[in-house]
Amino acid sequence: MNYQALSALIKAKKSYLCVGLDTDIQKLPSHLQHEPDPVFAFNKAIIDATAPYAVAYKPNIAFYEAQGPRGWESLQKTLDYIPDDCFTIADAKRGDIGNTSGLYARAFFDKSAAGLDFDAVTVAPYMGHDSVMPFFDYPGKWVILLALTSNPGSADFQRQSVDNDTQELFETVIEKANTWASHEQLMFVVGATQAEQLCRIRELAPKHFLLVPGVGAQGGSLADVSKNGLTPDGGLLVNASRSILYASSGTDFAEAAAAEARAIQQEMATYLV
Ligand SMILES: O=C(O)c1cc(=O)[nH]c(=O)n1[C@@H]1O[C@H](COP(=O)(O)O)[C@@H](O)[C@H]1O
Repeated sequence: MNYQALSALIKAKKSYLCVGLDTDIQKLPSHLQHEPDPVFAFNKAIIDATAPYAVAYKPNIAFYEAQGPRGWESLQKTLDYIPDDCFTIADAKRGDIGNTSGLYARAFFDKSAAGLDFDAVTVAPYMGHDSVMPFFDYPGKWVILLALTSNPGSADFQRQSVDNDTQELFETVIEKANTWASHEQLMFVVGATQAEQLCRIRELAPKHFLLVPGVGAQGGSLADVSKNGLTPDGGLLVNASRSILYASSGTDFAEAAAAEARAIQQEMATYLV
């Protein structure tokens, strides 16, 4: 899905909600445990329940990898089930020397290789340009580069002063990455817990989409993120995972997820006008 289509989707659905499919087999409602593929059964119900309110889905690959071959199969079925008009993100946080990154890109982008055909993959910038460039070799696909993450440890490196104390490392990451690709193939991750930095980030990346995780379970404010981050084209994908997936642990889990997603979408609609 390209920049214009994503922007149009956000306007049509009045939503920039990304549902994070961080499906933890140990947290599934007990009545699903007898299904042949409990993870897929859960994801299918969550997707059906939340699709009216979401523009994107982001399976976090760790939750699938940890299940071995069974997990990869659940991931494949989940990706195939996500409606075609939704943006899909493999949250894999990859990045390695060039030839290895090339294979990571192939794994998530080339359907004829591993069967997966995501729109985007999350990538760590730490190894520099040659670790990121191979992901841009797939026209129409996106890199979502970690810039300023939501976790407390983001202070350890990302907030360190660099360049004779003129800026912080996450700012250098954004500036440098902007020389590698345009806003039509590159997004940045900015945690919702970092909303006060969004004004500065918008100076460096005025048109880019930002993937913003950290509302819900991590306590970030949707109001603050929206105020500082929205652009005329939308420009935000705000992710919530646990607060939607595990809104109820009973047989009504899908209804509870729908209610949670709907509440977020309705708040988003008020910021989009
Ligand atoms: O890249 C990410 O998606 C990500 C970056 C970040 O800075 N913080 C962050 O929480 N995430 C991911 O976003 C999701 C957040 O989940 P919840 O806190 O349950 O909504 C998880 O899959 C995290 O791995």
